[in-house]
Amino acid sequence: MGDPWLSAYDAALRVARKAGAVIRDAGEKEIKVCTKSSTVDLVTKTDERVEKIIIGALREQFPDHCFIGEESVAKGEPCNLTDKPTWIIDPVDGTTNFVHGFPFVAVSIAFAVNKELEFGVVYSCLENKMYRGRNGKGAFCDDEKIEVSDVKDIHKSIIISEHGTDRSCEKVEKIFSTMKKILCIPVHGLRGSGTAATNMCLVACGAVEAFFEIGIHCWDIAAGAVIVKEAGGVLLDVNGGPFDLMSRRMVSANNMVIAERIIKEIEIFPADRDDAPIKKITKFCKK
Ligand SMILES: O=P([O-])([O-])O[C@@H]1[C@@H](O)[C@H](O)[C@@H](O)[C@H](O)[C@@H]1O
Ligand SMILES: [Mg+2]
Repeated sequence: MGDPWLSAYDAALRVARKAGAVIRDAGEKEIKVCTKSSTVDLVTKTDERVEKIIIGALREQFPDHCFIGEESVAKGEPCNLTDKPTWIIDPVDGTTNFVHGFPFVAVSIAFAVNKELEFGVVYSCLENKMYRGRNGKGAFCDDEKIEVSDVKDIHKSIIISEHGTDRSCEKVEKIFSTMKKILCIPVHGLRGSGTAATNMCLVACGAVEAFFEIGIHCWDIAAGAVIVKEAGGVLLDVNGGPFDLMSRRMVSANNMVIAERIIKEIEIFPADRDDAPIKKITKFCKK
């Protein structure tokens, strides 16, 4: 049987590093900012250019594979995960950080077959850290094996989350009420890097104990999910059920004790599934 997806994994590492170099270079120049689902859901030419570079390179090597890319979906392409070999790509995770020069921007590339995630690559390109994980083969940051934290006492934990790009009062209320309840457990701290993929790698390397968010997309978390699992962590739905890649919500943690404690505090609000009928997002660019 050999290692059927090794060439795909190697291709993912290569193109992630190349994409990271394009992002770093673009960050040195003037960045034209547009918006998507809200006035704070930013997108730039670099997001679109980097996605084209990644999908172009992978499609050339794997012409019969399927692709789910954040910016392709925003332009109306379907976001359906089938049994076919499928790449799930966020070309620039942390676009707002990229626009502001806040130093956490990641290229996130995952690969699934028969709806099972085979491997994930998260290249934190401003830190020049390559996080990677393959099914059953462990998780790494560059060449160092990484493992989740062994903390079981929630009072000795750091929890990481984000508030997303939906600024409706009802959702903001629930997000901050959840964060307040967690903070007052109390935990050692709350953090947010601005990119879900990076947040999940911080869980995987033991820097924080758990990441949760409602409102993320499959491309933000698919690669990080493999890395967390391979680092010995757990993945769940925010209601304690099984992790569902397309549900736009998740908890990733170092162990079930921490995960279940966090889940108790999460105030759930609805988010359309990624595989719901296509909703083309209208991009708006100020002149
Ligand atoms: O848009 P993007 O920078 O690729 O992805 C980001 C996610 O990584 C983050 O978790 C979320 O809170 C932001 O709203 C945004 O969606
Ligand atoms: Mg993105």
